[in-house]
Amino acid sequence: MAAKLIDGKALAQQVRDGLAAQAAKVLAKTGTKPGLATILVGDDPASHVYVKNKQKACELAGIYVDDHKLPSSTTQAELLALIDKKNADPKIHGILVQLPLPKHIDSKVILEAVSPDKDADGFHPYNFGRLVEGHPVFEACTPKGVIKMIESTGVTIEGKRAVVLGRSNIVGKPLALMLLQRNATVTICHSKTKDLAAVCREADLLLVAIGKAKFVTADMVREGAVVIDVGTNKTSDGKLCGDVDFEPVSQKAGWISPVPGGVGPMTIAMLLDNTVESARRMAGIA
Ligand SMILES: Nc1nc(=O)c2c([nH]1)NC[C@@H]1CN(c3ccc(C(=O)N[C@@H](CCC(=O)O)C(=O)O)cc3)C=[N+]21
Ligand SMILES: [Mg+2]
Repeated sequence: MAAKLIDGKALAQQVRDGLAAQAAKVLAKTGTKPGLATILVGDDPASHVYVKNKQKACELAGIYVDDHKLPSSTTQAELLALIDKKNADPKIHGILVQLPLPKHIDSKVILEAVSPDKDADGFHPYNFGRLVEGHPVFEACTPKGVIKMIESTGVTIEGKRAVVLGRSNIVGKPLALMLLQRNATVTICHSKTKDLAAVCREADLLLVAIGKAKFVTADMVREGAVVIDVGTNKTSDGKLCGDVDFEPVSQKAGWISPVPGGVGPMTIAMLLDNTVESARRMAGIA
């Protein structure tokens, strides 16, 4: 393989080690740890695994976890009441409402109920708007992790052609804005884009969050490009598979991130990062 590997797992561990030191400072100054409330509604097995992984990472970094598991019969009003309680709780600096929520609950209403000051996922329209105007406060975890992964390569973002595949509110759109903020020339592609392969071939930075297994093939990649794979597809045998056809693309790219072991662990690290940053902000620690 020609490309160098962007090891998200190792990078996430570095980030988490740094956060443990910062969390200790918060504890020393305020007498309380940074705190994350995790709210999980229903019994989706994958969601339970994700939340457990997030909680374990928090505990290892010295972040207090306030765990809430609610039955799928929980009403929207009950969930809103819990969020209000966490918004007002001084021990809590970040609130994670795990998605997806059951069908009878309106996620948009729920995400807007989380105080923008505790929005560790960066999903509240206030925080999204702050990013749009170029003064971000809480930034969404997955795109924030992707930026750190690009930075870890030493490849400069400024002036480069960045192509983002996918325009979701939680990955593609915020990622494009974060790249723009760093003076990349940004193109967002999606299912209606014409000549997609040709647009991708122009990319110095190719960021892929389209949700289709092995969608990006070697002919779509510029020689030496940085390729980051946000995909989390499940193959028929239950294995995790990215949006990038890893083997052939790694012959052509300069840098490439794997799945698993790429963006996923960084998403978790950034949730912790946002929680600790929030605690520092509230404690007035520079
Ligand atoms: N409010 C909310 N915030 C989220 O950030 C959020 C969410 N809801 N709902 C679900 C998605 C998914 N997500 C992942 C995080 C880490 C890995 C991860 O660490 N994956 C590992 C391996 C996992 C495996 O092997 O199955 C990896 O890629 O190496 C994956 C997926 C966060 N999400
Ligand atoms: Mg997140």
